[in-house]
Amino acid sequence: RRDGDLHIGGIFPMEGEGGWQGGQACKPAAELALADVNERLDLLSGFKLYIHSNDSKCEPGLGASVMYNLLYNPPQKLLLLAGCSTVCTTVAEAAKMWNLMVLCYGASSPALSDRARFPTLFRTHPSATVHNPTRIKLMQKFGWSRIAILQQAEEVFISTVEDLEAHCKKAGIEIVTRQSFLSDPADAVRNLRRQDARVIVGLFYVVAARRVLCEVYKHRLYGKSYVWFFIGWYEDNWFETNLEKEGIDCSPEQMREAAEGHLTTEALMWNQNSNQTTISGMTSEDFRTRLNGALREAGYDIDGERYPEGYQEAPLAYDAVWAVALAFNKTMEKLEKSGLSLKNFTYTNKKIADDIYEAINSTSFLGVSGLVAFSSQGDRIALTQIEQLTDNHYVKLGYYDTQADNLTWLERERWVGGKVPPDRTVVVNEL
Ligand SMILES: CC1(C)CO[C@@H](CC(=O)O)CN1
Repeated sequence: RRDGDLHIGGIFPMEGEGGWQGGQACKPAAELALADVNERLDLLSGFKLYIHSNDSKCEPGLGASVMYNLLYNPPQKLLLLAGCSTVCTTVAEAAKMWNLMVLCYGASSPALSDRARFPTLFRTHPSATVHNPTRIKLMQKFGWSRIAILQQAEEVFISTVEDLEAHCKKAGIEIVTRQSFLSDPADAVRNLRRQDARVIVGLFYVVAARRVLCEVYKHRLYGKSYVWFFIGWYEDNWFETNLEKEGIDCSPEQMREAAEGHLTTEALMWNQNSNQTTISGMTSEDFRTRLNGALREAGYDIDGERYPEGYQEAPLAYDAVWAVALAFNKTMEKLEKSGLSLKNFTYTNKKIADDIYEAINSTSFLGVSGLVAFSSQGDRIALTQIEQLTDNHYVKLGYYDTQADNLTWLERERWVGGKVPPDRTVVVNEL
């Protein structure tokens, strides 16, 4: 009989000022998964899994000190869960010294796809580069081979654009201009007009997105001759809220007019087939019901639409705990053959660490966030969703499976001018 306890560290961004405080919904989701896996008799039989959590505030320094506290205080931890990209970068870079796997449920930075720097990192949150093959697929579908890029000068967008440029080169798509700005996009937007940009990929956080949209309105870079690609994980009415507070000198009507018709891409984080039973026995909608219950108990006014940060990513945290439990289960079965168990793990035991790595690396199960599997660099393999803003609300246009190069298209797109906007000025020769 195997008996005992297995312990992992959980680093959640909860109460910080900046960055992503997604631990607010992701910690409750991870705790739901912990209860579920501990209830399963066919998993980790005889062992109970524990998560020891602390708040990183999405600050790398605090995240590092939380990690050291977890590692230097008993009981010994077998693995670390982490959230934000900045914290995950710091924790994953150090964790290899303790032979610890790091599983990130909230890190989107492309820089993390680097086995040299992060040999033990896996993430159930897809990299921001997951949008790029989808963007290329849409450009090919609509015949756009001349595009422009407008980005905020932030690390995540800089590395995403580098990946996009590589995809464009491979696909023979010309980038006529790449404009970037720190916080005021006025000059960058003006330069787009000067370069006659028509199909523009925009990469910025939501506050910068509102500033961009108002400049787009002023420079009339919208309507039947333009196509904008925005990021899809802003809140649905992002373009008409906080205008006063953020000093946007466009009215909600002007913002809506400029936003009409834009496309968005985002990684799917909730399994779309809502009546498909996942490994936990729940469908993704069952999960939503249980998560909402847990969040109400934690004091969030879910029925008043007062969602905590990280709600969108909660399935990624839930599935991360399942991935850990399944990998530990697989590792224990392997270790038993040589009379060992995970209780033999120590921070200097590379052999058992390699077994855990192998087990995570070969993960493949249907979770509430969809199929959970990792690339050789530990990146989440995910589907993307394409939407278009039509009459002030987002319409699902389709989904893209990059691995299978399969675009599911719903034929719902609508263009302001009634036809697909061209990617350049079309000169009509007089007959
Ligand atoms: C989709 C988003 C909001 C991207 O940033 C992630 C946080 C991070 O990468 O630090 C969380 N999920």
